[in-house]
Amino acid sequence: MPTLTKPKEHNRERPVVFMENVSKIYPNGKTAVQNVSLEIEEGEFISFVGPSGCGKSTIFNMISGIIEHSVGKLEILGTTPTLARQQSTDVSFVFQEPTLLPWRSVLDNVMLPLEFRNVTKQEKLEKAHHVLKMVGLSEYTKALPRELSGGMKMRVSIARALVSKPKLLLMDEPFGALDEITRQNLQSELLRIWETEKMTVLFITHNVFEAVYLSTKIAVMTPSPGKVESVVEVPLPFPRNEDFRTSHQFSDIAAKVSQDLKF
Ligand SMILES: Nc1ncnc2c1ncn2[C@@H]1O[C@H](COP(=O)(O)OP(=O)(O)OP(=O)(O)O)[C@@H](O)[C@H]1O
Repeated sequence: MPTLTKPKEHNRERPVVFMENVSKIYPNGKTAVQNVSLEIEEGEFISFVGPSGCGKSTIFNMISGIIEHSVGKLEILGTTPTLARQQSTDVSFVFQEPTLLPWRSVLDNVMLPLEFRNVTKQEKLEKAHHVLKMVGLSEYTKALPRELSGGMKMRVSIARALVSKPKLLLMDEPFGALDEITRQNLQSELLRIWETEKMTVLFITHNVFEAVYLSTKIAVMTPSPGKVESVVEVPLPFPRNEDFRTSHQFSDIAAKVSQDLKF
């Protein structure tokens, strides 16, 4: 049974994500995910790689409390996914589509998650400006989404997810719609932010190279029914520069992941 547990000395009391023999059977009888057991520790960057339909989004939706798991035990930050979602801003999302409100400025889009929180206007502004600086968009606070490129919209979406300082960030193919150069730039920026913010990131991608570049570990998923086939470690230090993408270690790990995907 693959787990994502770090070596003993890094173990904390509670993993950020704890899944024990979790399955999801949809009301139509479809078993989308079967017997997944994962322990994800604080500060990990875990990618989920697998073909269409292997249950990646189902796992994310269970973790975020959007849908309930059918069987097994699932805890997020020591509580149920539903409570984690309802009672805190500890879990944030980024999707493939930036889903910005077109009539709101960049700044107002980023402040959205703070809208119904007990935060003063001044604090909201400070937090939003802070995260917009992190993603390199300080100059664009007043712009409307239609005035931005695809990469810039994704940066806004990332800033919006970061503004509540989440402990767990779920990213569902965030760079899938971007061109290769923008994608690589955003990957590097995401790693820089992950290193400074020290949050846990779960990242869905179809791209093996993206997974190797970004991750501490890769959960390789296979379909029918969806399960975690293996967990491939990427035991290489951060920061990872561009040379890493052309190194032998990089291609060896990518080859291992590709092999496991064919199971
Ligand atoms: N609401 C639902 N009811 C019934 N079956 C569903 C439902 N949602 C997803 N499925 C099925 O569950 C399986 C896993 O779907 P899921 O969307 O989790 O896969 P995925 O790996 O995220 O796919 P993709 O990479 O295409 O987004 C698929 O066979 C899908 O058809």
